[in-house]
Amino acid sequence: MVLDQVKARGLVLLGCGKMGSAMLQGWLAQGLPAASVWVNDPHPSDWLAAQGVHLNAALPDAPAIVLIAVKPQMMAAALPTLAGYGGGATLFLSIAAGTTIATYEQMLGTGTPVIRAMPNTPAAVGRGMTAITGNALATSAHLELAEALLAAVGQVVRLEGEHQMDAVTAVSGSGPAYVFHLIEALAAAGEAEGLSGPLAMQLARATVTGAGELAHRAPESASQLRINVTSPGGTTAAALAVLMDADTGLTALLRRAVKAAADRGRELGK
Ligand SMILES: NC(=O)C1=CN([C@@H]2O[C@H](COP(=O)(O)OP(=O)(O)OC[C@H]3O[C@@H](n4cnc5c(N)ncnc54)[C@H](OP(=O)(O)O)[C@@H]3O)[C@@H](O)[C@H]2O)C=CC1
Ligand SMILES: O=C(O)[C@@H]1CCC=N1
Repeated sequence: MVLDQVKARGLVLLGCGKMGSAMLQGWLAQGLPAASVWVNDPHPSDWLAAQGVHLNAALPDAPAIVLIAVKPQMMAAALPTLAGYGGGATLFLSIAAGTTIATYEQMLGTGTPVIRAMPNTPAAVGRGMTAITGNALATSAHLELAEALLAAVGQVVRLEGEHQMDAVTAVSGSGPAYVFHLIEALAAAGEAEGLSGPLAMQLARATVTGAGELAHRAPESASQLRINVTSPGGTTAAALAVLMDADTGLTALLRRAVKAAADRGRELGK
């Protein structure tokens, strides 16, 4: 099994903040031994320190994977410490938004297999969505290894190429934040209609997570699930007339939000 390579040779995690921790939490829960994981992070969280991984310790000679999970702005400072792994034996798997494969090739050498991945934080509960794409040195065996690792914490899709990565980042990488904000906004609207804050938040959170689970499990399309809630002339139809307005509704708003995120990804890549 491909994951045996990771168990035997090790995984080095560069940066273990919110996203690195979310993925590590998922992998440890799926049975990746803590002894197979080396983490480099200047300020480890209490959670990380309690996991039993090798923390800011001497690194293995040739890990199967180096997972790059620092912020793009920290890349130039952080990556050179692991440049010795460049050249072929180790697969570099980056989850950083924006930073291009060409940048990694420049810093690690063109003989280095590099895969860019865009995961999201639901990986912490095994419900992540990750898209991957590799450079010319990334063989099908490398892609299978990355896919197997990432599939342990959710769904994985392979992209046609790196040109799709900023759009993916803007939809599924950043997307959980939009959904959490939907919970906040729905709760605030409930409060404005007279509910207490805690009750409004309980209703909003359960509604968004329940609807998400239904969308996950039900065979119907999202449109059909929406129609199932909407009685003709009823309350939902009144709300959807606002939300589905062509100029001021959610589609127009999300179009602007997703474009802003994708534009920022392109900027970070420069
Ligand atoms: N958060 C998310 O939902 C997603 C994030 N990503 C990508 O993941 C990456 C990390 O994001 P996120 O987890 O949110 O950010 P965080 O800031 O939470 O995590 C980055 C971690 O890297 C550490 N770090 C800083 N400098 C170094 C260094 N020189 N060597 C090792 N570690 C270092 C930071 O420590 P300190 O805080 O002390 O500086 C921090 O713990 C980004 O590139 C982002 O684009 C991708 C998909 C989703
Ligand atoms: O906000 C960011 O830049 C990162 C990338 C996707 C989610 N978080």
